[in-house]
Amino acid sequence: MERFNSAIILAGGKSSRMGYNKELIMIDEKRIVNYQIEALHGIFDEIIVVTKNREFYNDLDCRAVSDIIEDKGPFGGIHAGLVASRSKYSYVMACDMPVINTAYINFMKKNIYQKDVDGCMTLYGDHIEPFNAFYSKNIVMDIEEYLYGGGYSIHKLVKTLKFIYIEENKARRFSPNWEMFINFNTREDISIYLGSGSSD
Ligand SMILES: Nc1nc2c(ncn2[C@@H]2O[C@H](COP(=O)(O)OP(=O)(O)OP(=O)(O)O)[C@@H](O)[C@H]2O)c(=O)[nH]1
Repeated sequence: MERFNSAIILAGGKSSRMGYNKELIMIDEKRIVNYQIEALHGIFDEIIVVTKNREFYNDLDCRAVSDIIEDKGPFGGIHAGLVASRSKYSYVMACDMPVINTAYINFMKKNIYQKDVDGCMTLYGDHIEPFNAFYSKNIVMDIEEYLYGGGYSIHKLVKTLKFIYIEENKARRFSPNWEMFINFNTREDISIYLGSGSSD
């Protein structure tokens, strides 16, 4: 049976290390977030952007929403995105990630629907990759309790839930250079990426 599938783009951060709003980062004369919305439409039915600047998205094929619980970092954005989502599972990425690997996204999607879990993430050594990951709408209340209780770390809450973890070596088959997890925190990160010429 065909399922309705949603993707969430987190775009409501402070961008303090970048020094300007990351929603405005351009690659090849195009805003990354615009590219993400277009690319994700190939595999998702709705795209939700969680932002402080909803007006940026008026002319784009997406729904823009704002944080419900503010100043809680990315988990606050994930929470608002899951509340807005019309799907059981939502794909989550950050607006500062320039690479979308649709084969890997489809691989994760297939995994979660087979196992009925709280989400799916990739391991990088012992660490988890919280973006380019799936989260279940079922965990909205868990996130709320956690954030209102003073929690902040995605890693800490997820450890207590039922997530599937994909081993690094398996993920590298899709993205040998780990480009599907690249994110830009500083202007230097962007220069390094543009200068590297590497691709998966
Ligand atoms: N909606 C929402 N998104 C957030 C929030 N904080 C961070 N994000 C997003 O989450 C992703 C990862 O953010 P970080 O790099 O950890 O933080 P940042 O605020 O973008 O940047 P710094 O201020 O330099 O830490 C980015 O896409 C941010 O836009 C938030 O409070 N709400």
